[in-house]
Amino acid sequence: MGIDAGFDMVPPLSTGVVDRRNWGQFIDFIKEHYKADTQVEIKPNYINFNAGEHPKLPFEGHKFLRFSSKVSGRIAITSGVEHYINTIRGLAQVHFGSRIRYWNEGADQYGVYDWNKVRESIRSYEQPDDSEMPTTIAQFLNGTDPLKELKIPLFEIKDIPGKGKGLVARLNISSGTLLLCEKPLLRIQSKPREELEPLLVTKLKAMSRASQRQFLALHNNFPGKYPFSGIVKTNALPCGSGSHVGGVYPTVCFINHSCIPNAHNSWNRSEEHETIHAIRPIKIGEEITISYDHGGQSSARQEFLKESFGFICTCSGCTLPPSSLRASDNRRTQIQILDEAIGDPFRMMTSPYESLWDCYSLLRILEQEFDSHPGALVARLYYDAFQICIAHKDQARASIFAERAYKVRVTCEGEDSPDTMRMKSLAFSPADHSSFGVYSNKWKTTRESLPKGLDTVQFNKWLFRQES
Ligand SMILES: C[S@@+](CC[C@H](N)C(=O)[O-])C[C@H]1O[C@@H](n2cnc3c(N)ncnc32)[C@H](O)[C@@H]1O
Repeated sequence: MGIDAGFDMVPPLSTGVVDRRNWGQFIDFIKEHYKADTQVEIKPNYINFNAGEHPKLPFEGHKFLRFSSKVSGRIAITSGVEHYINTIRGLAQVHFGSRIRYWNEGADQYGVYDWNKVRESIRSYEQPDDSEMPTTIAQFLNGTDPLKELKIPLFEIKDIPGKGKGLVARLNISSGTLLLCEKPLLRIQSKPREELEPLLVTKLKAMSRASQRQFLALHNNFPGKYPFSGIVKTNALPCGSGSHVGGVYPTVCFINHSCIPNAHNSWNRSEEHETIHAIRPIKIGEEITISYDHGGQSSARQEFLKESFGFICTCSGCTLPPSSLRASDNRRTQIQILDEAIGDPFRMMTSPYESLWDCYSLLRILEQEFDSHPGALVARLYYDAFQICIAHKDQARASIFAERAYKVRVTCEGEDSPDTMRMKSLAFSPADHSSFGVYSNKWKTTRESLPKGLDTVQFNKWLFRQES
């Protein structure tokens, strides 16, 4: 008879955009992880593990119910199937959390699904579904299929009370959707306005008529002696975090600011374009917003926006009732304090447990402040946690943190962003980071030393070293 063990996906994934994308990322991760393993075969429609009873992972995630095999008996033991099950289960938990249910008949644990249903699902791996073109608008509105196949514009430019024009969603949009990707009309180094103006005149003369018209159609909060630099000051977005070069765009520059944005703007330095991705689900009719500021309490944000862009912010975060605004300001202060503490290299070296604990606290506060969708701030936080771990040679946790940073970056910036790609490569090879072991060996682990049999809460406790 033998003993079976494995894990189930409960509930099964849907055919919706988000589940498909998550499963696609998971499959890419597995392919990369096992690319040098001769027991792992990539078939046209699934990955086959030539161990035990040859468990499989399909490319269509909604078909997947179970990954399992007999783990007793000579073949199972010599082929190392249990090791595959444990490793893949750990990686699946990172992607799908508590949806992954581990079971082992040796410990009197059993899978959720009936074996007949499981066998039927595995048979269906061979037959890819027909491409599912939705037949009703309702399906699009529910976000069940890739919107880009339809070529329906995701937004329109409309008047927004009190803010001039802005972008408004024409459909329900899921988190991670690329809303816009644009090359700048012009790029220019930040300078005093009197120096900027003649440079802009030269640049404008060199532009096509159509581009000139697009530039001149943009809003100007600083009219007067230097009209062109007024347009730049109102609209330019830095080409990369902290850059002194700003880009001006024909459509991106119609996106208004919010201190609790639903989209993220990112300069892709390889492609030299700006991308805008939804960082939370956006409802039909909702305004699409990005953040122009660097955070901080509401008064500091207002001052920065007035000084840098010439407006008083009326976003939902700044117009909260007084008691909610005070609570938000307190969280923002905490965010700044924790951010500074985490970035302190001496503390990272001498008190890494405390630094990692601060990462965990910051994660919780960011989730509260940004309604569970803190966007790229969390990618930075995971990268900080990565650096703490790798500086003390903990490759197992560093790899998980890099993978989490990678997943957030995919949502905020897309797969082709250089920062996303760097996180992906660090997830596979954390020891390639220049800080590997620079502080100590005291947390030394290998990338494979992941704990077994933990649920999501226990896994996070292990990850942030909060077990004791
Ligand atoms: C880059 S433009 C955005 C598009 C602009 N609304 C338009 O009509 O062209 C920035 C300007 O939009 C307005 N704006 C953007 N976000 C705002 C906000 N949160 N509150 C008030 N006004 C805002 C301000 O006038 C700001 O200077």
